[in-house]
Amino acid sequence: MSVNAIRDDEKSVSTGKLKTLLRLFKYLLTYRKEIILVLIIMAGTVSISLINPLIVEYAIDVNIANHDINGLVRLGIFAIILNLIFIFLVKLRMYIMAKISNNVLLTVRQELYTHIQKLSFSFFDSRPTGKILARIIGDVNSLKDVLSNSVTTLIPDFITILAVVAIMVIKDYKLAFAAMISLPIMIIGMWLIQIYSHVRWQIYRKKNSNLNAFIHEDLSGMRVVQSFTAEGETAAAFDELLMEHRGAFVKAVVLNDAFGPVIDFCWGLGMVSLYYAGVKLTGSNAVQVGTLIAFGTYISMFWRPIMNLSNFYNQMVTNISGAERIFEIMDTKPEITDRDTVKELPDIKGNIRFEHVSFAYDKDTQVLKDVSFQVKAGETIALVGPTGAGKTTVVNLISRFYDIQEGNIYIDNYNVKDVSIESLRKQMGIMTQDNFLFSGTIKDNIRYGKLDATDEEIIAAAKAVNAHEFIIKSEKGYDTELKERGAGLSVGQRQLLAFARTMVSMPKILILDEATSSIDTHTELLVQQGIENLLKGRTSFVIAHRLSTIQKADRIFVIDEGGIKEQGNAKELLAKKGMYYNLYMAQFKNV
Ligand SMILES: Nc1ncnc2c1ncn2[C@@H]1O[C@H](COP(=O)(O)OP(=O)(O)OP(=O)(O)O)[C@@H](O)[C@H]1O
Repeated sequence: MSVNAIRDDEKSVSTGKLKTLLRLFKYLLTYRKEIILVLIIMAGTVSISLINPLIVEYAIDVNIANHDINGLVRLGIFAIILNLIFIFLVKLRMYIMAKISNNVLLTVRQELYTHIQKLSFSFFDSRPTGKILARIIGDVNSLKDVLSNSVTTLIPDFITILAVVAIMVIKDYKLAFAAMISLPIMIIGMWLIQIYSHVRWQIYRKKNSNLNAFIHEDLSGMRVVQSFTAEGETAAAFDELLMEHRGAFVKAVVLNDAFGPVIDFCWGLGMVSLYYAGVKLTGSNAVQVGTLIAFGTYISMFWRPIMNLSNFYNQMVTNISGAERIFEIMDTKPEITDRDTVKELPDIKGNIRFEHVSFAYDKDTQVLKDVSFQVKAGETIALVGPTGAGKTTVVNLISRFYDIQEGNIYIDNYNVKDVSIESLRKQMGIMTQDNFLFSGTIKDNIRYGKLDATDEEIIAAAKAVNAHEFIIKSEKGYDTELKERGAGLSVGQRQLLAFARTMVSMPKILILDEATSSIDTHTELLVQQGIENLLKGRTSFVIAHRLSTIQKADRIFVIDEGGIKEQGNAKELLAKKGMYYNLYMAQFKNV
């Protein structure tokens, strides 16, 4: 998957506007009953608005022409009641539609989020988080108007146009023709505008995404920004992105604004040609004045829905790129998936075997080359080696966060590709240096390791890793609320909580990736004992740059240049005076 940087525009997706629109409208099908109700309501409102000109026509040509005042008053009362019903129906329709479109947005957002959670690490490696956020929030929001107007505008206005055309043609086909003469100009004009408009709105959404990504990264790294006093530089970069964003918006909006004048022009032209034809025909007594006035109303009734439809069309062109971006993610297949024939991995002992494993994140750079090793259940393996050697990669492959290109990985003789990902990862406990804590209570965060853990299990886990002491000293003990990412706790305390979270999950295979590197010496003593409790009875992989932390490991693998260069326990490797010895001496010569 190619990598997209913050300032690089994402690639445009071209699935076809109609296809995207139909896919979006499919979500509305769940609300068939409500939509039918809305359409019935709208049929009522459309009928009332169609009757109004007839009332006026009747009043002029019959009541007023015959001086029938009583008839005129009765007609007036009838018109008032009819229009009160009209107002009520319009409000009811708006309420139902708002409910439907909000529910659809909720469903789209849920589906998108659930799908994103299933995507592989490679997906997240390939794009900034802010750009993913832009799709879940901004792009989904942009669909709101398209959805609600699709029912309230598309269908009823279309029906209104057909009905008005039918009435006009029946009443007087010559006047009808004159009223609609400018229609082809409008259709061609709008079609031309939308071609460019769609591209411009696509660019705008991408610029919006870039801006989001920048803000997200900048806020996440605010401590670094401030400590390097780089506020000026980031503000300048932000301004630049902001200008690009604004420029893209202005360019897109300018084209959108062209829609209105095209319609106005065509409407005006229709009006002129109607009256011109009308005057000619009334002169020849071929048409009555009332009919001509009614036609004047019908022409508005004909062009107003066209105006609405063109606004909807405009809105659709504006926002369809949001839908395209959402569906693009929904159509992204997770690279790591369960095969059709997968089995559940039963409770494992924890034996691990790598057989001629080769792996590359991307085609050009091979990270592991033909790596083979075996680890017995309960063994503690330390992985050491220069930075970038591939230690984290080895442990990522055990949890199948990436798929290997060659070779096989077995856990208790089960190939990791033959078992379900969930059953595999459930038996793993992974701790990294960045132990992400969520907002919520301390208890919630520990329970994340095992969602059905009882309070007793949580406390036992915290005690086992020496986290209990500091927790009960916190303001509300286990119920203390944590801030985002555990801000407000010391680094050591965060690590202890993460240990407790892993402990409660009782994993058979434990991975500690630089998990203790940021702990101070005092906390390290506390944690060391916790770790030993954690390691007991489990197969463990410990990655540590500080060699003092891995002296008790059963075996140490020295990883370099894509393979295991040395292995053995600390004593054996020191005696060998090879790579490990050199690493060790480099670390301890100044101690
Ligand atoms: N997500 C990724 N996409 C592409 N390349 C990656 C990715 N993660 C790591 N690499 C590359 O793979 C190589 C091995 O990385 P890895 O993280 O396994 O090293 P490491 O030995 O754990 O390093 P360190 O000790 O610094 O944590 C490095 O060259 C790194 O640049």
